[in-house]
Amino acid sequence: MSETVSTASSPRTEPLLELDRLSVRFLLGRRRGRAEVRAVTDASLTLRPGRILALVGESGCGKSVLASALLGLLPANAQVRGRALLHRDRTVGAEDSVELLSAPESVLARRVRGRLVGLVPQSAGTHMTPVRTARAQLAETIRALRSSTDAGTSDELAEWVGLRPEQLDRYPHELSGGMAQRVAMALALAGDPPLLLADEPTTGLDRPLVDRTMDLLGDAAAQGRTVLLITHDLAAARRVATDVAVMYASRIVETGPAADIFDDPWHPYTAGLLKALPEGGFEPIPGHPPALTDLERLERKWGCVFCQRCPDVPGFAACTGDPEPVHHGDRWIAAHAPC
Ligand SMILES: Nc1ncnc2c1ncn2[C@@H]1O[C@H](COP(=O)(O)OP(=O)(O)OP(=O)(O)O)[C@@H](O)[C@H]1O
Ligand code: NI
Repeated sequence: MSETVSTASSPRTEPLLELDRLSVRFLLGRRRGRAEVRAVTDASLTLRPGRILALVGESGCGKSVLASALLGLLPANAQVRGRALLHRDRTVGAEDSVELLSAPESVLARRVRGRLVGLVPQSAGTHMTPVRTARAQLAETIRALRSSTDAGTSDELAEWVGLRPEQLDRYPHELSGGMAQRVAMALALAGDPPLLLADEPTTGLDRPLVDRTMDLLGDAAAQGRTVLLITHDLAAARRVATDVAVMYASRIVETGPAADIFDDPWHPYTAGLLKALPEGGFEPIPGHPPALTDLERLERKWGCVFCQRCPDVPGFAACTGDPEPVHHGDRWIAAHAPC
């Protein structure tokens, strides 16, 4: 193994992306006193080259909104706070960083999207123009991004993602789900970005294709890229993630090295998610997450808003909770009052 690869996968490599208390609210309606959706609350995360951070949590907890915030793709009714510092190239110096949340659209469009951050979307096929072949779309993307990249030609990228060159000559409707996913990966890599955001990249794929997509993300990380993998498929995350962040009702409740979190979850919500897996006994967490419009009131009332579901997690010892966040080595767990 080369020096570069072993350094790249070390947990101590300099961060590529640092999120500091990223919050997103959506304002509903026009009048004063209007309701707010708290979609992301105080999310702090560190992502490092060569590593894959899986952001996991139930549907609607705020994962995609967090990713959209990083790309400046939130709708007009969104209010964003916090910082998301992307260090483009540590060798150039600290000033060569972009604060993604305050960057103007011109910077996001010209320098960030595609060039610094590649997006692997949820439904690969629907992100392509139906009337042009995959090759035409890939070639166009490479042309648009090339001035600042050494990314390979369409054929080289196709080969890297495991497509035969002739498969690139198909129209999107002629691609299977797995092939479309590979084209999407090639498109995301066309600008040779150091950071890949993959938002539910395996939706609709069967397990072997899920595994292959995960392995591609693993290969991208082995090349030194940083990957943020958004998924509610914990089995997929387990396959490749080096780090995990667990999100519940807009907040990150636990982060740490993947092996530690899967072996010994600290937050009762993480434990509940693992119990819902086949190997955990297929016991879903009872109840539903709270409405995101009601979080402020519930947090005042309960402290940790998972509290209402917590004692019911079958087979899970009663939550001993810690009213303060706990930081231990690379692991972190949010405060959650005993319940
Ligand atoms: N423009 C908007 N206005 C109001 N609420 C919104 C808006 N966009 C998203 N939301 C809400 O933000 C919350 C978080 O949504 P998000 O798409 O991030 O969830 P998710 O964790 O990615 O779920 P899934 O796993 O289903 O993709 C949801 O409750 C959603 O309804
Ligand atoms: Ni989502």
